Amino acid sequence: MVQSAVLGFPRMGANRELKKATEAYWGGKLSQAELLSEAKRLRLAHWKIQRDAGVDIIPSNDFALYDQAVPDRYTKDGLDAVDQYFAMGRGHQKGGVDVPSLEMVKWFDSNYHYVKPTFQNNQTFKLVDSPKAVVEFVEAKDAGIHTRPVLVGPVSFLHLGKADRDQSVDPIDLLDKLLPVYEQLLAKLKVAGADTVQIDEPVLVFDLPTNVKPAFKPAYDRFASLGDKIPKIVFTTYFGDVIHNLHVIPKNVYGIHVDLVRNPEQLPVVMGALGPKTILSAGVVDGRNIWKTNIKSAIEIVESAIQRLGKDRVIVATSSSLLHTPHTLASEKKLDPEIADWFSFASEKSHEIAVIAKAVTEGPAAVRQQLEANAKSMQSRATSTRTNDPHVKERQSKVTEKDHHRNSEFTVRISAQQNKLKLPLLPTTTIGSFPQTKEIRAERNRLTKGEIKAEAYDKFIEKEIENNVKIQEELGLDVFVHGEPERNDMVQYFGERLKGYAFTTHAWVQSYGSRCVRPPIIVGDISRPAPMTVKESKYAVSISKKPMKGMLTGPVTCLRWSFPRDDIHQSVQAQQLALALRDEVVDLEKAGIDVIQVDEPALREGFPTSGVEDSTQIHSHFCYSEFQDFFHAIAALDADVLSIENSKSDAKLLRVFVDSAYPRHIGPGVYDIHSPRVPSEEEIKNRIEEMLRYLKPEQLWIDPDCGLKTRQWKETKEALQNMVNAAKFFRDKYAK
Ligand SMILES: Nc1nc2c(c(=O)[nH]1)N[C@@H](CNc1ccc(C(=O)N[C@@H](CCC(=O)N[C@@H](CCC(=O)N[C@@H](CCC(=O)O)C(=O)O)C(=O)O)C(=O)O)cc1)CN2
Ligand code: MET
Ligand SMILES: [Zn+2]
Repeated sequence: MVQSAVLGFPRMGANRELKKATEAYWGGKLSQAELLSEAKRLRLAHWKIQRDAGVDIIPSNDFALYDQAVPDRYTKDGLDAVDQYFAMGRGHQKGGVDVPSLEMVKWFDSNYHYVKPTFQNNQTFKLVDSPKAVVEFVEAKDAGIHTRPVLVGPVSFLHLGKADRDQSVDPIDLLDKLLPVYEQLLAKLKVAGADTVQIDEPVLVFDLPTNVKPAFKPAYDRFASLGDKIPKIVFTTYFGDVIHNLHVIPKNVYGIHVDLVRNPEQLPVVMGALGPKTILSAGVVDGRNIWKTNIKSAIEIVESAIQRLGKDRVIVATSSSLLHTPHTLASEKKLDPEIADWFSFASEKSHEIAVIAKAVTEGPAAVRQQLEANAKSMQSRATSTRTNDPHVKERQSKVTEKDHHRNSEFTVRISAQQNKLKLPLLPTTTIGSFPQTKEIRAERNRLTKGEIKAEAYDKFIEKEIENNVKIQEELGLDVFVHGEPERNDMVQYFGERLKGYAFTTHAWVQSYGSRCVRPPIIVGDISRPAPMTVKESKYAVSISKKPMKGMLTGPVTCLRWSFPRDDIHQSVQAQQLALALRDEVVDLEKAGIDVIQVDEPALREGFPTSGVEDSTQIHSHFCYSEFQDFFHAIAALDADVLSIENSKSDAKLLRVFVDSAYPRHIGPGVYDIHSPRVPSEEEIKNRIEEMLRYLKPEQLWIDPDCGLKTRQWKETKEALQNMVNAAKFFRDKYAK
């Protein structure tokens, strides 16, 4: 019999119950016991959804209140276990305890962000008394559901972490110290009744450094030597192919999982590299997108594996965890039914793998109805007139090389900009958003529900902008922003204003901690029916004495943080978005906006920004990524000012700018915005001083790591005041 497996399920709940409970706990409105019991209720509900969908292998330990991993540093301050855990993600500044949060970075190329483990030179590891993996396995077992626990593999855990600041350890060298903890944990899981575990080693899809590749063999040899004292291991990879690392895949594990949505071609090669008894877990249902699976094609892929390996050596699985998909399509009452019929969210995908497994086990007749309905949906999407817009195609065909460049070089541009803007040395600015208060969200909710008119909402937004301008004047910032109060989200806001997009009401996906996004869905060719941001920016300019930055989300970020189409290449979609945003840039310039920031936090490859005057200053913002890895792409963007997240990483990373003699301006974030913690003036001065070791004062801008929408006003004002004072301190110093 061919079994079906889900690799991980969304944690938030159909109505973001986990988000609401966590935030209520932080706000002192829910007790810890209530939070934990809500979490438990959600886990159970999610296991049942999968069981009822007919899934054979259901994951446990895929749940987390914030994210996985607890380094030693946070165990010292007398916080209890749960607060300690949250302190790691968001810092803690209360009752005399002051701990900064850890760095947060992108989980592969997804919009999920994980807390990066940090290691000390003399790092030791210890298994906690009641490991979460065991507790949650038993919890499911007690509810009559036998699960397969999920663990981050030892090699990935180390390779995805980093040495703590001022520490020099190469994390992978800690493997020997770490493995005994895994062995103990695996043994405990076995005793608790787990027969199989899913060990995630997604770093196998990377081009690994030469000292990391050889780490897999000793690790998995050690596990193999434990025989049946530990559960059987399914070695799990996803988000790419493993062909370039085939030789390091262990031969002595029970099963190997590969992502056949990203790269179906790797199937024959991977099968050729399996040990003689190894099971293949075939990831054929997309864990990263919302399109209904083409069941017929999926069956063909699985059948080709069965032909070579036999039914007992193949598992039908989701390509990755379903964490990156929304909970259920059933909540979407406002989607056009024609379009809704093309989608499948986590709950529906669970059903899909069960159907595929049944089809290959019992033959297609056993699921004839589902197959027919699926074929009909596929046909409907393929032939729909909604997806194709000849005007967009026509415009794309006319793009030339010239459209990719600014008119003049940076030296010419910056003097034209300086003439106009007259900024001081070390100019201060922010990244765009100011606190999205409860009042703003409630007012927008009223508009959505039709309880207030658009004019009333617009007036409300104008008031918010006025307030933001006033606060920036009081703080003494140099380049202002309007604060983005009108935006529900930096991607969804644009999705809602562009033709070719569909958007949802409940399709939330966790981005980090308690924060969620509703990625809009690209269903057809994209174009801009009307200006999207000009009204608010123009108003902000009209009431402010200082330069005002217009604020746009760049094409690559719009693409990557949406659910993209899978029927045309992503580069075509990115170009459509770029053309739409280019029109917006030109309209902002015409409306008198002298500084325009394009946010590209999801950028990993370059994309053009052009078509503006020399004297218009273009800022580009990046965050959550290891910018040095794609520095050449950032440099190629030719932005006048680059703002990058930097406060949590080593200032040494700024060396790439020195080494490449980077000529333009840079604002490396001077403080972390993910934490309610207020950085002191002293702390910010130290950070600026460190940055000045790598960057020239004429080149340096002073700004926070990212936008301030998730913060409260009180801490925002205090932190920004400290930042402005720190900048002024250095400005005075250089003036002498
Ligand atoms: N798309 C995207 N990706 C990103 C980022 C980002 O900003 N956007 N930032 C980085 C970090 N990730 C983040 C992701 C989300 C949020 C965030 O603040 N999300 C908000 C939701 C934003 C939103 O869509 N808000 C809507 C809906 C708000 C809402 O919950 N409304 C209530 C009702 C409101 C009320 O009456 O109080 C409801 O629908 O139930 C709005 O403002 O209109 C949240 O989780 O709380 C922040 C950072 C990386 N990736
Ligand atoms: C994730 S990048 C965010 C940039 C956006 N302008 C903001 O300030 O929120
Ligand atoms: Zn950012």
